[in-house]
Amino acid sequence: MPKFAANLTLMFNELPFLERFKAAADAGFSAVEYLFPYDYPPQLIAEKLAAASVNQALFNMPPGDWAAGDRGLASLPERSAEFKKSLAQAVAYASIIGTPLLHMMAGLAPSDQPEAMATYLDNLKHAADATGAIGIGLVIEPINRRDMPGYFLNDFDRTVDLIHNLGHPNVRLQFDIYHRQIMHGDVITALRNLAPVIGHIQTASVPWRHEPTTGELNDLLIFREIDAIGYCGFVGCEYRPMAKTEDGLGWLQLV
Ligand SMILES: O=C(O)[C@@H](O)C(=O)CO
Ligand SMILES: [Mg+2]
Repeated sequence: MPKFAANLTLMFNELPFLERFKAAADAGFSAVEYLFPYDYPPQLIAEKLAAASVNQALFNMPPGDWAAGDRGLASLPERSAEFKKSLAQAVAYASIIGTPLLHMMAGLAPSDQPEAMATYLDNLKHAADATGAIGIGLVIEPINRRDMPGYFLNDFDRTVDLIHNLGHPNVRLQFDIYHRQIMHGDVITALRNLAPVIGHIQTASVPWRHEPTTGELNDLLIFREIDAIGYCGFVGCEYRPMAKTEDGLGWLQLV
């Protein structure tokens, strides 16, 4: 059975963010992830993790101005200086919170634009060096165009080619089953083929992004496959509960 991490950005929304750590632990999760910790002092988050005795699985680098529509900065040539500051902030938070992985969001830019690609590769290498220097892995995630129109990384094969071409030992793939199914399908074969490059996995039902086992995929078979490929990391539960979070956790008993 895979080890599951509660995604505290989407789950336990009945509670204020800082109370979600204990709620996840009480519900049986041994780890948590979330998009962004930057509204809170990192020491406070480290305290919440310790008090709840849960592991930190992953969080994202700052994405720019999310409310204004930013979805990362890494592919935006005119925002390189801001990207470097965001990397420094992520590294500072990661050093205090303690996380095995950071996710670097790419931003909204045409994926076939040479300038955007050159900027992205430069920033990716820079971020991989900086996170590697403190023992933290860097992951990048293809995201489907329906949820995030215009996102730079919008194709699994291209993302994997990019990781191979970069050849940096600290950059791996964030395989979000929900995005994979919407973009390409063929989830189990992709898990098998991409196992050597996968750094993190996330799950949600398709197409509604609710609890696993409530959508079009055979999630239980997929979880068995995750074990079969020898994946040892956490599987982030990046889903929007259909109702109260605890009331929807029955799927965990089926795994
Ligand atoms: O799948 C997603 O949307 C997330 O994993 C993320 O990091 C960006 O929203
Ligand atoms: Mg995801």
